[in-house]
Amino acid sequence: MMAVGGGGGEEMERDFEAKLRLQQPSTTGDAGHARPAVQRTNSIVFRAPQEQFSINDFELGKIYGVGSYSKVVRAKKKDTGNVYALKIMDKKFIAKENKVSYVKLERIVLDQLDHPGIIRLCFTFQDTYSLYMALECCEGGELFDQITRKGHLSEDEARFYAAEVIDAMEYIHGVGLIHRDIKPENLLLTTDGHIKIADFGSVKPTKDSPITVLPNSANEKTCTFVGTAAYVPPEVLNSSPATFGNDLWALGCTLYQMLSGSSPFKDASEWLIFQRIIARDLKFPEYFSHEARDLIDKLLDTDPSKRPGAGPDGYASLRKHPFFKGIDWKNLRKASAPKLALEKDTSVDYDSQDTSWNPIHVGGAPSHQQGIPDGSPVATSSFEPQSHISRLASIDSFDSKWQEFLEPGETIVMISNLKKVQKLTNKKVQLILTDKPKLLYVDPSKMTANVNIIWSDNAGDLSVQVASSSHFKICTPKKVISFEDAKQRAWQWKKAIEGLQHC
Ligand SMILES: Nc1ncnc2c1ncn2[C@@H]1O[C@H](COP(=O)(O)OP(=O)(O)OP(=O)(O)O)[C@@H](O)[C@H]1O
Repeated sequence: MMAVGGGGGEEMERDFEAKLRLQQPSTTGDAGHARPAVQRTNSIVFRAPQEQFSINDFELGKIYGVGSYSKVVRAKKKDTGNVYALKIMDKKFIAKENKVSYVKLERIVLDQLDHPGIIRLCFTFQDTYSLYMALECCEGGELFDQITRKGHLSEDEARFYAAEVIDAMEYIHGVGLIHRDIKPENLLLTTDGHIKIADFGSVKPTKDSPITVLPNSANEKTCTFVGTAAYVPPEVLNSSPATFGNDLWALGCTLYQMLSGSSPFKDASEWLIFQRIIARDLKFPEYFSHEARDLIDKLLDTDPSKRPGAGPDGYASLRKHPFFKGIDWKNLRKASAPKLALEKDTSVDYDSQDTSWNPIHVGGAPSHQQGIPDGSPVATSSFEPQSHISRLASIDSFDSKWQEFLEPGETIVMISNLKKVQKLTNKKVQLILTDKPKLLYVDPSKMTANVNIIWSDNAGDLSVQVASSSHFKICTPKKVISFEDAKQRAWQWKKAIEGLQHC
């Protein structure tokens, strides 16, 4: 494995310190204001402070999830006992992958948002290698997982979640921000089942936004396609400038997915998905109510200005849509939320024989890389195993559940809950790649049942074939094992495995 640290990390640290310098509020004028000045500026007073903490100040727990350039881990501050979702980003990796502007933008924007439906940033800190963002925890996981576990949601459940998303989106749009990546994976659930919107790395401030951004950070991505293929509106595919309507389209796709279990425009590749979006190839399952169909149909209007929420009467037209009859908009957060479905502890997934109706998500494949056929979203996804993984991997050792499969000093490079696709049944497995390197999968319901895939540095003896962003095969001379990754990280798996072969 590559040595860690080096010049890139220090440069990154200097860059962050210079550009996101914490300034003492002056004793006059605006000093008492919690909010920074409204202009684009380098001088920012953060609400969530830059602390001098070290990772050793925290007891690390389970991994909540892995993003394309970060890992989010449960972390308990040893002195206070407070628990956070710690987003850990490797400086060298984000510099190399040109993600610096996304990280800065997310940090600075999250800092200024204050709404119960939006993940709160509590504080940040850094060390030589990593940047850390302490976020409030969402122990209920992603809405995506609720949809997957339940198959699809009832109209009452979907109505509740959609109302909470709309409430938070109205706030986001009210401060002149376009989120640009609304989807079930970015809607997190609290322990008591309420929604919080996460992932502000793709956000776009409009000209009149009172939100402070760093010079250029809002402009850097004006010509970049950001978002996730399945939720991208047709006007974005036609290179129109971003508008609030983009998020309303994504909301329509998300509501459709809540009710059906699958996004409305799905196909085997991004290119085919885009064709369906442009053709507005939209079909509703029969069991959708008239009100649900009507709302989704309107949100998926090809004219962004006609989508409810985008017109002159703003969000009022969304709130008064008949689908939301009975919703008490003023007391959403006080209402009791739908019961969360917990992860099933069964390894065989009998209810997913028809994989063609499984949700299509695009969110984890690498972008602009070596002629990848169904490419990726965007700005969100690429994966580079070496320094990034070797640094972050050690964190996994704290996820003690998988510790028994590791030797002393061995760390996990990548880990995902996947379906092993078999002829008759699909089986849930945990695929684990370590820095040894070692590749194995474990039946999570029988922790003793693990299978080692024979490692080889030779691509002729161990290779990964990606069929789509959710399907890949690991090929060895003796067997070919097919996997399905609902979170579309097939390309990340290929890169991670090949990265270790080339080490
Ligand atoms: N505050 C939080 N509480 C609990 N889990 C979280 C929290 N924030 C993120 N997660 C989980 O961690 C995963 C990784 O989050 P992260 O923000 O690093 O990347 P992402 O937005 O999912 O992916 P990408 O960067 O590729 O768009 C998320 O998918 C989510 O499941």
